[in-house]
Amino acid sequence: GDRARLLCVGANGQPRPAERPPASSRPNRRIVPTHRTSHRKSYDYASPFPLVGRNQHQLQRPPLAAGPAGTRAGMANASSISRSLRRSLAPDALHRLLLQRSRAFVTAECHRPVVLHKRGPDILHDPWFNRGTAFSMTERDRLGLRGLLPPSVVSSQQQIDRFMGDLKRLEQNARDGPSDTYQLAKWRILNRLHDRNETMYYKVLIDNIEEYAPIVYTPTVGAVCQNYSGLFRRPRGMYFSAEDRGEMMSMVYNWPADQVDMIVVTDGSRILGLGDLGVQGIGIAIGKLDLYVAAAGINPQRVLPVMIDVGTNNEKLLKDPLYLGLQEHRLEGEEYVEIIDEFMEAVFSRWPNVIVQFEDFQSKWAFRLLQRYRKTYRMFNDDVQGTAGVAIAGLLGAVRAQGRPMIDFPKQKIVVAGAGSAGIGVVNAASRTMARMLGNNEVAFESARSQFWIVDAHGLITEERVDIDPDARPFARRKSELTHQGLNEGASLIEVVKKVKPDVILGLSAVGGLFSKEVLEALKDSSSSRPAIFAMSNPTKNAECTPEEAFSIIGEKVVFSSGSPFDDVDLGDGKIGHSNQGNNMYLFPGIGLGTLLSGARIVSDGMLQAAAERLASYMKEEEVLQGIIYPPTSRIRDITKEVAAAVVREAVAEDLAEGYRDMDARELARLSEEETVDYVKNNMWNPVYPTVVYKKD
Ligand SMILES: NC(=O)c1ccc[n+]([C@@H]2O[C@H](COP(=O)([O-])OP(=O)(O)OC[C@H]3O[C@@H](n4cnc5c(N)ncnc54)[C@H](O)[C@@H]3O)[C@@H](O)[C@H]2O)c1
Ligand SMILES: O=C(O)C[C@H](O)C(=O)O
Ligand SMILES: [Mg+2]
Repeated sequence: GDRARLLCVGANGQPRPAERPPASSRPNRRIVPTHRTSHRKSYDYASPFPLVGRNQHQLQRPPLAAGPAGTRAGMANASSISRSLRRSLAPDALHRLLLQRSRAFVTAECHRPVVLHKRGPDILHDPWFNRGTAFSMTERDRLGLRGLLPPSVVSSQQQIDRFMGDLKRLEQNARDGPSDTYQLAKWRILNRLHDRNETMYYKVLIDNIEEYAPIVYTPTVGAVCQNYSGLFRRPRGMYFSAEDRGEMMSMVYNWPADQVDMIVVTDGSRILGLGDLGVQGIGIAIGKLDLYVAAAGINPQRVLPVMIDVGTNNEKLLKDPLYLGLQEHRLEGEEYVEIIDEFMEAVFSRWPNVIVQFEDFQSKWAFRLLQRYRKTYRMFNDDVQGTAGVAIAGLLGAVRAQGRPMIDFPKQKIVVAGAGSAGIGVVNAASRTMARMLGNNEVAFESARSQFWIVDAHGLITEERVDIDPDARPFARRKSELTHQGLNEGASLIEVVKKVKPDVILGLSAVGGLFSKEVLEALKDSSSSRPAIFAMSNPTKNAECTPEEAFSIIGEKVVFSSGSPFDDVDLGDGKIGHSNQGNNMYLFPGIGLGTLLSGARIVSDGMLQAAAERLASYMKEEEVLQGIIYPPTSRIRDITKEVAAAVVREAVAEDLAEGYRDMDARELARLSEEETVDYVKNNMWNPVYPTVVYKKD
């Protein structure tokens, strides 16, 4: 009972979390006193009275067993010490005996298991039995919880420390700046709604996407990941860790849904521009899937955020006692690849039609894993491929904003700051687009390549770079070009902008403020009538520059876009400097939905290209001429529908479509463009309460 529970003290003097909450906190619980001693009241949970309330069918005590003191039957006798024994004992001895027996009762009471007729997530969502991260590994295995919690097992005291730390952080945030406080506070409120009522959560999100995308997605999701161990209340998604090697094939069955359409997986190694956040990176997978539901209408019961925890190289997290992930350095090499292989085999064996989006893996793995899986699994890498498509659409928009036709794109000079998964992904895809426009032959490729200058942490990348990253090599500036341009290996960004006079500077460097006053001043000499700036790094503080800086230094002609949202800039005289959001959120939901609804076995380059082209053509001439090159977030559901339809049609054209539900490949091929859009629209989930009925088993 409640007394018994409070008296359960573990060896370390900490209260041991009991199997059951205090009886007094259970609604409508009928309690039957069974024993009365002078100093203790105990209750029989095995009473014949039915439990009332929602746990009625799920809670059952094991039957009483006959046995010695310490077992249930032994305890029942504990207070019934025979009259003769009572008489034969001195009062002190009798007192000691009674104490000893009742202690045995309490201990047994604490150890006595509660039989639950539920497993896995149902336990985690039951506040009476949930222990969260304090479930031991054996309990996790016994109760089907493996993978449903972050890998670290913590004590109940650590749970309290974490909660208190988080509570205090709120006070700290209030001191440090109000905007921060509000964004995390809003996230908490929305997150609690997400835990209570998914339909309502998504209705709020869809109806107010412009207001809340910045909370569930970038930039706030970055702060959420940074503070995840403190914000953690309930797990969401699945956690596969290095400790789960050999178990993943069975672990996937701990997930309650028989059908999963979309998985977003991260290993937490490069979360936005915030670096290695280890297990805390699960927040980004959750945020991306929120957009899958809100923008693409993927059924929220069929999404699965996944964290693969192979350790972290973040020294702060390695030392943090409240960190919820594995506190060891990241696995590397073959060991790492084997874990990802095992994960892919496991999820595709349970859900053969699932689509896996790789998110925020550090560049070296982003490229390698993409090459490894893209021809065999339905997967894509959002940072490499989604970002590339969004950038191409924006770059084409920037050409149109100059009043020139898209076909002039191959003439644009583009300086890219950042040679990671995103930067190289963009240069690869954008140069291919140029090459296609130029005839798709070797000369075209060479000409396209020469339109790009890549600057990374060591400056301009040239053929002379020692230990050059193989992914960047094709775009290293040639020696002959350097002398001609007056540039050297490692030249600074300012120097490059001054000498090249580019039409576009595009930042995917994760360095906030990299497009400094000097860089922007240099861009004033751009050979373009409307130079374009893409400050694409996330979250907000990592943006290479702000729209205020861009418009105030370069003037109203500049075309500006950023990865995280900024407000438009008032230029005076009724003029507005448009701040576009150039974020892969305009493509990944449509790529995923189009792949799902076409039943394409892989995500081909052509499908990605079709998605990018649809986004580019979505913007109307008059919008583009005003410098509006991406749609507002409020139109994200509409643009996603269009992108998905373009992906379906391309999958059909490439003969990759195998159909979805009743719509087989042949039927898909028969759909007109308009009908394809309708087909997509009709398959998007809407946040409406379903009719629910009860049927006895
Ligand atoms: N807007 C979007 O849709 C979008 C999509 C993907 C990634 N991103 C952002 O792009 C950023 C980079 O992502 P990534 O995966 O490529 O990361 P990454 O860490 O792999 O790459 C960062 C690159 O920036 C370079 N860099 C560092 N300092 C520099 C400097 N001073 N000057 C020039 N280059 C410098 C590094 O050398 C490296 O090549 C992140 O902030 C991420 O949030 C944005
Ligand atoms: O997550 C985003 O907002 C975009 C992109 O995937 C990133 O990694 O920054
Ligand atoms: Mg990303």
